[in-house]
Amino acid sequence: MLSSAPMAMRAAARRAVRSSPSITTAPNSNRCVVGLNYSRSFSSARSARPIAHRVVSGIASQQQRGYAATTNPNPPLGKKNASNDVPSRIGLIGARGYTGQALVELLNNHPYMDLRHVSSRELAGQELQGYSKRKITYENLDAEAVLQLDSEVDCWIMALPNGVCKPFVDILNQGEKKSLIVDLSADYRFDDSWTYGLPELQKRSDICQSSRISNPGCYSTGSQLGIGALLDHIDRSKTINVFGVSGYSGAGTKPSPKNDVKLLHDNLIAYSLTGHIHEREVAHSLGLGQSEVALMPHVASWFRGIHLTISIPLKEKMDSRTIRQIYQDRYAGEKLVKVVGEAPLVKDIAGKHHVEIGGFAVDSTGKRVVVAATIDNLSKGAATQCLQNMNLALGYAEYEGIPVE
Ligand SMILES: NC(=O)C1=CN([C@@H]2O[C@H](COP(=O)(O)OP(=O)(O)OC[C@H]3O[C@@H](n4cnc5c(N)ncnc54)[C@H](OP(=O)(O)O)[C@@H]3O)[C@@H](O)[C@H]2O)C=CC1
Ligand SMILES: CC(=O)N[C@@H](CCC(=O)OP(=O)(O)O)C(=O)O
Repeated sequence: MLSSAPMAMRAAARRAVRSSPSITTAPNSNRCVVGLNYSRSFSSARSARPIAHRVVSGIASQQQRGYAATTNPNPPLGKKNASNDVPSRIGLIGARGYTGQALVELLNNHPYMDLRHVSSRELAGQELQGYSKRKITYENLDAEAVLQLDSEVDCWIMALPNGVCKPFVDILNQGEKKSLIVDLSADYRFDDSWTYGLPELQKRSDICQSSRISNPGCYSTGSQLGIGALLDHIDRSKTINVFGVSGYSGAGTKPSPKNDVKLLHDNLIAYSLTGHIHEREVAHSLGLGQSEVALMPHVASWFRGIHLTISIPLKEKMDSRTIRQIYQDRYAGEKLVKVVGEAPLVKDIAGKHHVEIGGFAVDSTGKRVVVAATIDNLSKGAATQCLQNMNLALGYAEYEGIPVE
């Protein structure tokens, strides 16, 4: 059983970390230590800044240094930045689904996450399996019920299909309390009053100070990490092509052709070949124009893991070695991004928590590079990234509870 902190201590800790009354006025609180000082500023301008601007500014210093960047401009926040040692009470809405299940497993192994409520309409009344810290029974929680429970919860995770969580968010926004919300769906990824939680490419201090975090999509996380390191070298007049193949857990538990195991046997299904939401998300979040990124998604017969083959046009001639070095420098110290030589294999990434990037094949003109990236859609593509964001926003060490290799 998870031993919770005494009530008075818990209340004091929460008073110290939650201060802002309304989401519209920028949800900054003092949950994590940024740099050497506790971040106590309340800056609506910072979290209202467009996502694209934040990404570009995070990478700009690399351009000033040219190819030979030696440090990551946006390094991870180490253990010394952790400011909270009080357990946080978690509510998980959409707990029956694939990402919900992946989160239960991670929360079970986290020293400070104290899962209190799990919601599923289908499993209501049944006991949650795979969580050993306390006995929890699935509940069917609607938005009203979530508001009633809000005083007992520090962080709500929304693991619901796209278009479903608005009533939950709206009602929590009306409440007095400012619990953290992390949403795994695509619903708030283009909303500038939310913080887009891709820690390796966004300002980590923004995530630390936010109480509304939209968790990036799976293809989108892999693609952005696969492209983001080269942003200064891209020929912006041409298109970046991303060929992606996902395991069928990416399509969720609701039966569809994309998770029909029979149909997928010895098969590959192309879908949303233009205009997938992650195509827009990658372009928007990297500060690129809509026509600069083309994502071609497919689904295959394996369960978890995505392979991405990314063709990037270059504005100057470059060689493979230099490009690989740029990736290594950009992601130096990142425990959830591994830069390798060969194109990584999707079968090696299933169940892992990082993204792997390799290949770096340059064509005969020297002005096009093909990069391959793999990501577990349920881990760094969803649940692991959610936990990474929760750690930052709740004041724990960024990788706490994440099995890093
Ligand atoms: N699967 C993946 O690889 C990834 C998914 N995501 C995103 O994460 C979110 C969850 O995905 P995933 O876990 O795969 O989805 P699933 O289909 O596996 O699970 C959806 C969950 O939401 C609940 N649910 C479904 N409809 C409703 C509704 N109308 N009202 C309340 N609860 C509902 C379901 O439980 P019940 O029906 O019992 O209530 C279930 O727990 C989605 O937005 C998805 O786009 C993001 C990255 C990767
Ligand atoms: C195989 C498959 O269907 N994959 C999903 C990706 C899931 C995801 O991350 O989508 P969100 O942006 O909605 O979170 C899809 O292409 O929609």
